Amino acid sequence: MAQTPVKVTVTGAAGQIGYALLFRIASGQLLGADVPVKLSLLEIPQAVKAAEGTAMELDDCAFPLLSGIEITDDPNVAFDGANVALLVGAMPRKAGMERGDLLEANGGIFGPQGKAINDHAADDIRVLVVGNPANTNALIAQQHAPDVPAERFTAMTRLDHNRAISQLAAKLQVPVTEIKKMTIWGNHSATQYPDLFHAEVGGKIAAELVDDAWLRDTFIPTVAKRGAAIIEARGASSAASAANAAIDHVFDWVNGTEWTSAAIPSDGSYGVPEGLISSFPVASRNGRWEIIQGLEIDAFSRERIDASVRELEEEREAVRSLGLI
Ligand SMILES: NC(=O)C1=CN([C@@H]2O[C@H](COP(=O)(O)OP(=O)(O)OC[C@H]3O[C@@H](n4cnc5c(N)ncnc54)[C@H](O)[C@@H]3O)[C@@H](O)[C@H]2O)C=CC1
Ligand SMILES: O=C([O-])CC(=O)C(=O)O
Repeated sequence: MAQTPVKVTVTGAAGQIGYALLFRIASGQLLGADVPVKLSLLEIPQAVKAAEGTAMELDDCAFPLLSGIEITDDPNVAFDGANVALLVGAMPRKAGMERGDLLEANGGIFGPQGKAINDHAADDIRVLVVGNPANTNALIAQQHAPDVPAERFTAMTRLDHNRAISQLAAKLQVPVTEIKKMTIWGNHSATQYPDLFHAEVGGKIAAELVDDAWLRDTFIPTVAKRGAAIIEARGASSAASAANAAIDHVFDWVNGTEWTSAAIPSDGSYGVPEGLISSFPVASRNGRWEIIQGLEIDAFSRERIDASVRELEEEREAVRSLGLI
């Protein structure tokens, strides 16, 4: 273990996603089986003790790659020298609530954390925001970190991406590995647009293998409302699947991929206003996300992408008027 450990900061470490995430990070699944990690757990004061309990369990695993654990309620300490920041800590949506309701409650968390990242994180910091409303929370954090390249702030739509693959594979009765080029566009919310017009199954366009009614009336709403369905069934929001998607997102960002979905700051591609943190089809090359260019967008897709992007613009306006950015 000659390599310097990578510092990974996890906020909301004592929460349910934190509990599903930390052990996988410590076991090497976030960055690779040969990369030592140092964990920094950020919690609110009331939850520090619970985070200490989780740290005791991490110790008890004797993970060969885990070089240390720090626990704090101070973002300036937690992000000091951080190479990867997973911003999970937020208030989870309760039954009946939409993400817009959470903007104000969560906005106050992500400004100070963005500033602490700006002031203390390592030069190669990569930020993934999981806490909802993830896209706009990422925007708030990014706006408070003017010295960090904007592209380092991302939000998670990988869970939606994985859900879309799973739903399509089940419909067509093919293994998930047969499904390529899945894309989620827009916001991590019920307006998101899972796109089957570019997805491929065994080399064929997915939209041509399913009937229009299923695509429109079953597939899109099932993927877009899956979070709410899990809350309804489990009485709590997705945790292990969310942690899994966070692992997938960061692993691919660092190690490369030819096609996945991630919410990254728009450069104006596909008519998405510059600066909005919106989900796109992306590749990761040399440690950087790149929006996959040149896809034809038909009228059906255009309408849905525009609707989700409009919601992101409204969220941006809302946090502007609340003085959060
Ligand atoms: N983007 C996505 O696909 C998904 C996002 N989520 C979101 O992830 C977030 C976390 O979910 P859970 O772990 O289930 O919630 P949870 O309530 O179990 O845990 C949240 C933790 O964050 C902590 N926390 C609150 N404010 C904090 C702050 N300022 N600094 C540090 N820690 C803080 C709380 O003390 C708590 O331990 C929620 O916003 C949820 O909606 C959940 C599933 C999927
Ligand atoms: O809906 C929620 O609050 C949790 C979430 O983001 C998801 O499961 O996609």
